[in-house]
Amino acid sequence: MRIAVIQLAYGDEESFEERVDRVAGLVAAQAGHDLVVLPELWGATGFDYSRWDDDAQRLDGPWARAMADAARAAEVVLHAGSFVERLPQAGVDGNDLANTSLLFGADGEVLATYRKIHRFGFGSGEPKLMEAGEDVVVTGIPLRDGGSVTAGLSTCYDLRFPELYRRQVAAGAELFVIPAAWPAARVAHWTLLGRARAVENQAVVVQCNTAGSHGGYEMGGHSQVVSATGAVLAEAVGGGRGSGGDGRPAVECVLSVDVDLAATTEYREAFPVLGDRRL
Ligand SMILES: NC(=O)CCC(=O)C(=O)O
Repeated sequence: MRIAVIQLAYGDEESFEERVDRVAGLVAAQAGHDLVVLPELWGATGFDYSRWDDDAQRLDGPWARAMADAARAAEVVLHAGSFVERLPQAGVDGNDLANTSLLFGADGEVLATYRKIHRFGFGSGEPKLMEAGEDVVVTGIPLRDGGSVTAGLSTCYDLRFPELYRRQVAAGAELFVIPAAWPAARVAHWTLLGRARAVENQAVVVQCNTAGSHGGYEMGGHSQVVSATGAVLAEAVGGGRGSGGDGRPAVECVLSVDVDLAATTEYREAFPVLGDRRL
C-alpha cells in the first residue's frame, strides 16, 4: 500500500479559499498512491478559534466538494484531514460546530465520516465551541490492487486516549489514520504516542501533522508513518522548539511511503499479544 502524507504549512495570511485551491492541487499531484492524508482543520486553522464560525460548512459544502474533486482527479482514496462542520442543529452542549473528517473514495464518494471525540482546549476552543463526536469509526479502504485495509479514524488529541484505539482494533482496525494540528511545544508527545499506539495495538499508524505558525501557535510537524512493530518508516524532519524537538521550524512536505500490510498480519500471528487481552 502506498501512502502520501501531506504535511501542510500555513500562516495567518492565507485565506481559506486560497488554501483550499492550493491543497486541492497538492492532492491532485498524488496520483499513484492508494491513500492520501491531510492534517486537522487545515482550512479554518487548528488554533485561530475566531475563524471557526465564519469558516464552518455543511457536510456537502464547497470544502467537501473541492476535496471530492481532488480525490477523483488523482484517483486516490483521500482522508481530507478535518474541517469545521456546521451541524444541522445544536447538540447536547449547545454548539452547532464539530471537528469532522471525511474519507473520500477514488470516485469522490464519501466512504466514512468521523467527528473528533476528545475535544482539545480545557474549557476554551473545541470544548467551548464544538460538539464531541460519539462514534468510533472503523472503515475499509479499497486499494488499487483490488484488496483493502481496515482503518480506524481519529484526530489529534484523540491520540492521548489509548482506549479509543483498543476499540478500533476490536472492530478490526489494522491501521490508524490520525490528522493533527499538534503544536511544536509538545511534538515529542506526538511522535512518542504514535509509536506507542502502533506497538500496543500491533497496527500501522499514519500521522499527518501541520507545519507553520498560526493564531500564535507554532505547529510541530514530525508527521510519521510507523509500522506495526513500532519502526518509523518515514518521518518529516524539522520542527519542535519545545520538549524533544530539534529546534528547527517544521516545513511543508509530502511523505510517500510504501507499507507492507501482509507484514502486519504476519507479525500479529508470529507475536500474538492481542490474543492475551483481558477485556
Ligand atoms: N488540536 C489538538 O487536538 C491539539 C492536541 C494537543 O496539542 C495535545 O494533545 O498536546
